[in-house]
Amino acid sequence: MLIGVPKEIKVGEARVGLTPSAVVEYVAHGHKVLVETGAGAGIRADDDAYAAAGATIADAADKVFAEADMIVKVKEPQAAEWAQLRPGQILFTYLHLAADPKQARGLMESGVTAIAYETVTDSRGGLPLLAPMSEVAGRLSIQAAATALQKPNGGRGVLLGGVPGVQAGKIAVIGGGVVGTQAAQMAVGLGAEVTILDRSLARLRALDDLFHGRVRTRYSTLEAIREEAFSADAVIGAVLIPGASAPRLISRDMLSGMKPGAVLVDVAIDQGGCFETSHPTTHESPTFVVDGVVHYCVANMPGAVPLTSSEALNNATLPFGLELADHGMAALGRDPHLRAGLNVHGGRITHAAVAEALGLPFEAPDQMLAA
Ligand SMILES: NC(=O)C1=CN([C@@H]2O[C@H](COP(=O)(O)OP(=O)(O)OC[C@H]3O[C@@H](n4cnc5c(N)ncnc54)[C@H](O)[C@@H]3O)[C@@H](O)[C@H]2O)C=CC1
Ligand SMILES: CC(=O)C(=O)O
Ligand SMILES: [Mg+2]
Repeated sequence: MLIGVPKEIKVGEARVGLTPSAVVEYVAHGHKVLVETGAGAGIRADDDAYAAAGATIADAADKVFAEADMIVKVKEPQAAEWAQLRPGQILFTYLHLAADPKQARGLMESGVTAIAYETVTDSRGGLPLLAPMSEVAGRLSIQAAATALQKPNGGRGVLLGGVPGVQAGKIAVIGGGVVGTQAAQMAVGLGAEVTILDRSLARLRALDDLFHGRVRTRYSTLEAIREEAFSADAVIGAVLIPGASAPRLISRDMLSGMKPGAVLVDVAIDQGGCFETSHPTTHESPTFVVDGVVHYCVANMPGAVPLTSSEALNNATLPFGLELADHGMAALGRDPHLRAGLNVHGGRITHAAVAEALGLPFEAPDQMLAA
């Protein structure tokens, strides 16, 4: 199979779909890899490094899109990119369609077979291709909160760890999955006071064990969220209902009850955001203020640390990408976890939660693949 790797063009996105070491693996499996010139610039891998790994270098993205059987990317295609996708071609990347009806429409019209990293599953009920970037975003979320809390950045002027004799900052983490756990670990490491809220009692029990009493856990009711948000210096939004739009957990009305200069970091913004006042921002202009509360809502947070993120992402995507390259569409028939990643095929939405969030008809992937 010919695998295509275009340069990412989303604002502030410096990750790359395949690292040179991943290229070596595809080539060892007998595949050809076509990489757009400069695609690895963000991870300091130049064209020579990709050529040494066995790739051919294309001088422009349109050649990659025109020739490749499978496109491996990081972020959802931008408008100029989805116009170049075509029937019979596989797209393997993050999509987050629930929050992006235009993207869904573009992919449906292109006829491409789109497999979304974020809905591929594993046998333990996890999301193995979302997890590594959730680890990165969870850890970054506390760095973002610490920065936004500084006075020159519009924040309260609180140092998360405090100092001897002065109370530490208070962090509320809503959602105790991968993002929430990593956020809590960083916040604890800085010496902050941390509360994690989740709707899963099993998750709260696991977190209680993990942190040995160093974080408070709380069942996530509307009342509990309100109380924690009102006393926090920073709130991290880290909830997920896989494939679906994020639930709105902090309304605009509630902002006036928060501390002036408090910070909301909406990591769930890629699924539409879990605060009513959130809208996606970019690394170039990551924050905005509503009713005195600083909002950080970058939808591709791991793009800011592309060296760490590209390697972590490739570690997770490689086995699935090789399955697709080795077996083509048949890989989806062989592996139900990869099949769970199928979001769009033949112009139809093939993921139930995505279809429901978009208000579009759902076509079961088994039926589509059998057709
Ligand atoms: N902005 C960015 O750059 C990135 C965003 N993300 C996003 O972060 C979000 C979280 O991802 P993960 O931690 O991997 O998901 P996860 O599935 O590991 O954890 C989500 C947690 O939210 C909990 N939850 C669901 N509804 C809740 C509610 N009403 N109150 C409290 N908890 C609730 C679930 O029980 C679960 O424990 C996703 O939307 C993901 O796409 C992930 C990576 C990068
Ligand atoms: C998960 C995701 O959308 C990202 O890493 O950008
Ligand atoms: Mg997005």
